[in-house]
Amino acid sequence: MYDLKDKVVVVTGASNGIGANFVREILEEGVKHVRLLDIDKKTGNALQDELRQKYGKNKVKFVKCDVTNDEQFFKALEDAKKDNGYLDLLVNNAGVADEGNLAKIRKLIEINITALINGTLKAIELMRKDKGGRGGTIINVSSIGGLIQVSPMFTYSTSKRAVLQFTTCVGRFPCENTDVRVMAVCVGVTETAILQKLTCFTKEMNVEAEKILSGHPMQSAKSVARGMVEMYQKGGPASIWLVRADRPAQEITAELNKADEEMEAIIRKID
Ligand SMILES: NC(=O)c1ccc[n+]([C@@H]2O[C@H](COP(=O)([O-])OP(=O)(O)OC[C@H]3O[C@@H](n4cnc5c(N)ncnc54)[C@H](O)[C@@H]3O)[C@@H](O)[C@H]2O)c1
Ligand SMILES: CCCCC/C=C\C=C\[C@H](O)C/C=C\C/C=C\CCCC(=O)O
Repeated sequence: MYDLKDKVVVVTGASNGIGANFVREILEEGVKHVRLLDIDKKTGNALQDELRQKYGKNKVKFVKCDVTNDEQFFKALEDAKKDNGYLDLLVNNAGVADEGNLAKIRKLIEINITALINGTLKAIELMRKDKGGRGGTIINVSSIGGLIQVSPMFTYSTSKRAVLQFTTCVGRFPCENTDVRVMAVCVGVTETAILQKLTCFTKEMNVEAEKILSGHPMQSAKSVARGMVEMYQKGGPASIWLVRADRPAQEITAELNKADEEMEAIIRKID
């Protein structure tokens, strides 16, 4: 069982929604320091000030950081380690669901996939035991939309499937020397601003997306944050977790591995 007490944590997309709720949960768990990265400076600073009142000045720091800017993102990770001696946990949570035109699709891919991969690789470098770190954990935020095919949100769904594939592949790579766990969480529909901001590629797709969404249970961001604490405590390398409908986190690694084996069997059969 892993313990969050005295850990140094970086959370991306921490100003709002699931990220902000996760920050609140882990402060209650006794982390040493949490660094909030986001492009939303106003809300991030307000959250920092509120949390400093409650937990003390050194516990929380907001840094304006666009995760698609490698220079900014890597510096923020390096600074978190430099200022606190080590880095224990990175949560790649920043994400968007806005795919209304080609430029937005490109941006979505940069935020949801490229930055998440780059951040993971940089954090492994800073955490790895065989290079002066003390091991650590990376939690990548995926979605139920990465498990199922959400046609009207084809880029979002693709991006969240990519998060799962990347996490499984990189997380399975032997980590004896690094002592870094990489895991992912598939989040069900959750009441946050992303739902208001989402746009699909066509109006028809928007209508279809609304229909799909309205037929599914909506959970609170606090439930997701709680579930992410549970997966931090219990998860193994490359483990995949599901948090939906306000239920406790449920590990689904075995089910996904079984689906993978079935896919391999199909390929062998065709050979
Ligand atoms: N809300 C849901 O239904 C739901 C379901 C499944 C997965 N998710 C995932 O959860 C994560 C958090 O989303 P949320 O629901 O809390 O939405 P949100 O919009 O409330 O929060 C997302 C945060 O990411 C930040 N962000 C966006 N682009 C950024 C960038 N380039 N650099 C740094 N920060 C950036 C935003 O400013 C915002 O604070 C996302 O990855 C999302 O895909 C959400
Ligand atoms: C179909 C449109 C979904 C729009 C969602 C917008 C933002 C983020 C959403 C989440 O990541 C969820 C993504 C897809 C939801 C699709 C099906 C919901 C199934 C939910 C459930 O069974 O719990």
